[in-house]
Parts: sequence; C-alpha cells; structure tokens
Amino acid sequence: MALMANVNRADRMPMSPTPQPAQSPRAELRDLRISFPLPDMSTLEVISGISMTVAEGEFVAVVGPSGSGKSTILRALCGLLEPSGGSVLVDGKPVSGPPPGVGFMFQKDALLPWRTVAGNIRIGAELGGVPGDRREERVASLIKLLRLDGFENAWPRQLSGGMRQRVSLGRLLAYQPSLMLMDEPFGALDYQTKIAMGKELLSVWEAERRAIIFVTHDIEEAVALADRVLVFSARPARIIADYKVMLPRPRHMRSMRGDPAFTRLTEAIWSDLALPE
Ligand SMILES: Nc1ncnc2c1ncn2[C@@H]1O[C@H](COP(=O)(O)OP(=O)(O)OP(=O)(O)O)[C@@H](O)[C@H]1O
Repeated sequence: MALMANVNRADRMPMSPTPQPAQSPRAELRDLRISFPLPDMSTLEVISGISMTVAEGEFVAVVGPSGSGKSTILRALCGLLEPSGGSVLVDGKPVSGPPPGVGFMFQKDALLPWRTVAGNIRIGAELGGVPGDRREERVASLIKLLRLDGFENAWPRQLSGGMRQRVSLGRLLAYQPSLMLMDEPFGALDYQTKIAMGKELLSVWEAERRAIIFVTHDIEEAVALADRVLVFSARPARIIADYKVMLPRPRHMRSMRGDPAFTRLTEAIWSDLALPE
C-alpha cells in the first residue's frame, strides 16, 4: 500500500472491518467473491473478498485500474450476476434479481430515440411507480432542475452529448431510486461538459440525497463529488484504501481544486494506484 505521509490520517478510514454506518446500509457487500469461467476451463478471479457498505444518502466513488472489477460489483448489486461467494444486500435484503429501487446510469446513454426529452424522463416516473397524477409535476421539476427547460419536446438526436446525459440523469431520478449505480456516466464527455455535469449531479444530489455508487477513472472527479472514495487494487480486486472526503459542502467545482485538502487526497490516490507522474 502506498505511503500516506501527505494525507491527514483522520481522512483515511480503517481498512478492515469496513466501518458500519449508524443507519441501515442501502447497499452492502460482505466478503464478495466473483470468478468467471473461461473457455479453457480455468477461472478468472475478478473480485477476491470485498466488503463495503453504502449508507442512505451517501455518495461513494470507486476508482481502480482498468479491468479490476468495478463494473462487476455494480452488476452484482443489480442482480445481473451471481457471486461465487459472500453476499450482496440492498436495503438489507439479499439480491437475487434486479432489486426494486435500484437505478443505473452508464457511459453511453440509452435514450429512446422515438421519445422526446420529457417522454424519456417520464419513462423513469412510470417505471418507478410515480402515480399518474403526479408524473407530470415530477417530470417538470426534473426538467427545471437539470436546466432542460425549452427542450421538453426535443428529440434525443437534437441534443448535445451533455444534454443527453442530463436527460439520462433525469430519467434515473424520475424513477426515484433509493440507490443509484453510475458507471463512468460522464466518461465519454469532453472535459468542460464533464465538469458541468459533475456540478449538475452535485446540485441534484444535494437536493435529493440518494445513495450513489459512482465508478470513475477520474480521481479528481471522484474526490470532487463523493463523501468517500474507495480505491480498488488490480484484479483480483480488493479495497486498498477507503478515504473519507472531508471537503465541505456545498462544493464548488472550480474553487475546490485549489484547496490543499483536495490536492493531498488526489495525490494520495495517485500513489495508491502507483500512477506515473
Ligand atoms: N462475463 C464475463 N466473463 C468473463 N470475464 C468477464 C466477464 N465480465 C467481466 N469479465 C472480466 O472481469 C474483469 C473485470 O471487468 P470489469 O468490467 O468489472 O472491470 P472494470 O474495473 O469496470 O474495468 P474498466 O475500468 O476498464 O471499465 C475484466 O478482466 C473482464 O474481462
């Protein structure tokens, strides 16, 4: 494990066992192990005993090398694959199929091209069981929150990449998930749009406080957004560090980058991942 000389030790939480939040966790992995069978009859061990919890309303970012198994844990949490060992719980219940109240957002948006902006967001409200008489109100408030006013009747093909991701986020929020699984949701956007989307996500998260697991390759993005940053090792993945991000909220994307605490934490994670200068 990397040296932590530059980091306030209070920022770093004990590695084992994972601390239990006071409220019942939204999501919990207990000694999760996942292996995949390979065509030559051997097995690929991807996750080797990960334990973690995500409390209600907590924003947890996950960083780690490519292929370390970050997306795999999200797939396990949404019931898309069965663990080889350990357990996966959402709202205290073992996951054995897509759990209710869990929503996803991926790098590539999956907007329906035959539905307008409002229509795409409305799907989330429909699937999330928002009563018919409250759907339009919910859709309208999300359109406002995500600054999509004036584009309610636009088609996905008429939108920029950032706007499409804002619509995806609107659809996810309309579903009213208690746990949001986000897999590099802004990874395909240009730098400026990515920063703007981070700001957008923070403002809706600060308003709605839903639990989030946010997978990213971008260390600065992880620190800027999250309450905690988990660092995965190379495959088979273990959690090699669990940082509490002590930066105050509300966070301001630009000024925060000049904060020495921000720099110390990003540098510590760079060293954990042994990334070159
Ligand atoms: N169904 C599968 N069968 C075999 N191997 C798989 C399967 N799904 C994932 N893997 C392997 O598991 C490993 C972890 O994949 P995963 O997509 O979780 O990594 P990741 O950390 O999200 O990577 P990246 O950051 O590049 O997106 C990879 O080596 C991948 O090839």
